[in-house]
Amino acid sequence: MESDSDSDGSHISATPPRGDPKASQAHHLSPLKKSTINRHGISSCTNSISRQKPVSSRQKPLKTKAKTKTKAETKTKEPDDDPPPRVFPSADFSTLPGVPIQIRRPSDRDLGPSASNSTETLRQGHFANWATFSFSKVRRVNIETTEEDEVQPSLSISRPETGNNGDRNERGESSAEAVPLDINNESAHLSNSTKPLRKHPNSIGGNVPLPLKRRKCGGEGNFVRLNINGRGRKFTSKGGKRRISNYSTNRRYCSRSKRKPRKEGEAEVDGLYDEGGLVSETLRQKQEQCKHGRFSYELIEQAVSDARDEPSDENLRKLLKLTHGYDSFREGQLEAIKQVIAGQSTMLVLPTGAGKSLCYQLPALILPGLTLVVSPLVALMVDQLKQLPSMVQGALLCSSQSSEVTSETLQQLREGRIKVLFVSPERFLNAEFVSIFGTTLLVSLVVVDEAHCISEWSHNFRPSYLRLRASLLQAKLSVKCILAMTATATCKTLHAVMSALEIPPTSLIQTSQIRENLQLSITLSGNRMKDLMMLIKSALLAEVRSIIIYCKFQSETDLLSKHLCDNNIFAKSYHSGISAKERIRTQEMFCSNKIRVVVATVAFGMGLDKGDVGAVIHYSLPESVEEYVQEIGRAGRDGRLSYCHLLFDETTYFKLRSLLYSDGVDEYAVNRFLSQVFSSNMGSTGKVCSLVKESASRKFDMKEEVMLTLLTYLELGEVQYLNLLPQLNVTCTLYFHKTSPDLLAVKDILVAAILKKSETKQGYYIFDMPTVANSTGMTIANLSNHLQKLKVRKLDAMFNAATFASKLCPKMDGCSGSLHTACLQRRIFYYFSKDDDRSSNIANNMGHGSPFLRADIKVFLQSSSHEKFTPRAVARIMHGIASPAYPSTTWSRTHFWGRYMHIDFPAVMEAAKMELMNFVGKDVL
Ligand SMILES: Nc1ncnc2c1ncn2[C@@H]1O[C@H](COP(=O)(O)OP(=O)(O)OP(=O)(O)O)[C@@H](O)[C@H]1O
Repeated sequence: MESDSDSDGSHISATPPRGDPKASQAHHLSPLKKSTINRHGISSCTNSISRQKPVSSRQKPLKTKAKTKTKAETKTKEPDDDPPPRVFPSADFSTLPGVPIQIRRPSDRDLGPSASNSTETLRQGHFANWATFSFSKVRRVNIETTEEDEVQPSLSISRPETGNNGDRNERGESSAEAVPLDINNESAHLSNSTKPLRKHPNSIGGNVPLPLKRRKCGGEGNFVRLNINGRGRKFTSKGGKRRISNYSTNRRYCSRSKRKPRKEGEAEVDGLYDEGGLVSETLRQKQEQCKHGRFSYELIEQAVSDARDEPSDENLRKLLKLTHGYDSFREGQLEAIKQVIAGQSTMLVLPTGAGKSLCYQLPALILPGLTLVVSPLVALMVDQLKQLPSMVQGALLCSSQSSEVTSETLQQLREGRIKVLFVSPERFLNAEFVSIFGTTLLVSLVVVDEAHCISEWSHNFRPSYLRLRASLLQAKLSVKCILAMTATATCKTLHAVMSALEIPPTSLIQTSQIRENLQLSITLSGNRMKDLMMLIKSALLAEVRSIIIYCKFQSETDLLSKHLCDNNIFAKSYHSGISAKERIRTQEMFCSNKIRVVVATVAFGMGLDKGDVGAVIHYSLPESVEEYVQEIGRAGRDGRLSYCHLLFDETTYFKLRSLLYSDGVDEYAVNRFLSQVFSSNMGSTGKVCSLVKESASRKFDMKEEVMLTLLTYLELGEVQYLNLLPQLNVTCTLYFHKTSPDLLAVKDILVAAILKKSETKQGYYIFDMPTVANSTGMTIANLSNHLQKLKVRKLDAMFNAATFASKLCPKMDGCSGSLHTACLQRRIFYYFSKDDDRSSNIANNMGHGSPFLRADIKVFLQSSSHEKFTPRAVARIMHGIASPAYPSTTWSRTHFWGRYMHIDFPAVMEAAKMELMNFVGKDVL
């Protein structure tokens, strides 16, 4: 999704105008509520399911109309082998559902630790990077369905927190840049096949058969290959996802902090953004500032203490000068800061670039506890993190971080070493995260950035923002003070936000939406291309060095930029169809004035802090006034006179209207979706269930965001019907070598359950993780761990037996010296009588990490940049193991060959994966 605010602080400007100064003119909707239409997720929900009580079988079906703007993105991830299973990334999954949403029916209403932990652990573990939503049913609902309301029991929704930018491709689909959905085609097919609604009394309960066929297949073996979610096996950063590992700003009060040796995760940070250079450079500059003592920490500490004791204008101004170097506050800032320090929840509406961040940065220094900033996009978090003053220790948590980095950040958090933490709203689904606050950690302030996302009436509604209600925040974080910030909000939106966050009307601070240094002009154009060229070549813009041209369609941006280049105006296009690497490059070139014009869709501009953009030209009508205000706000952030010209024509207007109308969801589709969610096949209360997003999206002809919105309402409405769980990918494939699976099943209850619950296809066993977890009573995390362990269990058993004999044997029953007949016989007996677990706890000496591993892998990848690697291929080379594509004759020549044999193979794979992800845009298999 796009960011929405990026206007500016008109009010400042000691700088002379670029042109002639004279020229300067400058409710919470329950899932089942009565109807009203907005343009996002759910427009109206007229239906008959009571919010107060579960609906009885006699009640009418759900009726819901919905519209949406999808901002979705999927993540893919390669999995991993037993007697053992091995990751098998190349099965044919064409007929399988892809990434799932999970559903769980818990017995309690809260996020069950097991549920959340399980999914979180999985995400951070071997199968990291898979994205799913999960939820659990709390109560039963009866709604109507049709007989064809059957889908695979898994569906997943992309993570909205990363880079989906909301622009439109040639078909007019709003972004969903990384989601390989062909909704148009599929929906056409589906709508043809839909039958008239047939009423079933109590149909939720049992009309939806599982379509999974169980075919038995003779296993071949003693070796099992395992693949989780085969569809996503391609390990790539294509599609514009930015993967963030971790970075935190400098230690608080750097002069005092010891420079800790960089850990792997920290190295990753720089690596990641070094490609774009957007963040690391800033962080480095801050480190330099600290090193050279530009800040006087004693003075700052004194000023902080003074402001804490007496938050007067003077004390706050003094602190501002010391921490930020500014002489005065901008309009609205001081008032907002004072309110927040006083513990008063505040709604702050300032234009883009007006300095909203300062309104939590200063309080963060003064307030005793943590300042938690909730932000809709990772890219925004990155931007805000880099803007934190050096003396404020900040960090971010996002799902694309490795488990190592996440754990480290959580640890720092527990220890109170982080002052400002940036998270996505989805983070509140994570029980481990939430549990930190229940105990010792004090949260002084929650900042809801881009707060308009809470409202269905805003231009950027985000379902996960519904989680940000005062009551929930208070219950989970015990926080008293909330600061909601936005640049663009209508009255209706403001009302919705303030009531959700329980901010009293008296605590609204709002300034004008448009800065005075922006000169606005409009042309109704019969030939936009011609008019645009005239405008750019006009005297008015001749001197303007940096120009942004906004288009509605990706193809337009490519066409225009080419045309401009043909006319000797150096321009580049920017939209979500372009690789992330290329987009970062374009932004960099623009910021360093190497290109004059960026021709972009709405995807461009979020977090752009280029002060001297002299003109913003709209080549098409923006989809809302909010969008217009936000986009023109990217001009003249330096306070100088800047030009904003809108070219519009009726044809585009009509086309956009059609697209927006077509971007809705029918009540019938919502009804079918809910029927599926509440079908008995989705498991009973307390069980995790899953829905595969791609197939459900096609089946219900519904965009992922709409499905997520519905699920969120079902959780957060007045009646809680389910618990959403963190995202998880659940489809898993096993292949058995040598030993018959049935024989293995006798030894292992998990294998037995898998055989029962799998669909077999050409010898592969394909199953849904939650289904197997539910049937065995395991958590998904345990299931995942168990599957991984199966891979090396036999080897480990042999190692354990040998280690026990050589090191631990009490030398009884004839064992002495190196003679261990008796103890080995006993071990072998236990092993074959299935009780081999007793020796499984013997620690081996495999290392799990090395400070140089990531750096070496990085160097290796750079030195072999012409090759395509998988994490496993890199790990093999690091372990000195040849494979058909990487024979030892060639690859043993690299000095990295076998260098990390002592480090556990999965740990090397994980490190390789992280480094490969840094090759954004590179096609990594
Ligand atoms: N009092 C001030 N005096 C001078 N500059 C300031 C002041 N407050 C903030 N700024 C600067 O203004 C710029 C914009 O600030 P900031 O990014 O916080 O704006 P914002 O309102 O959050 O914008 P956006 O909506 O784009 O996120 C930053 O470079 C910041 O350092």
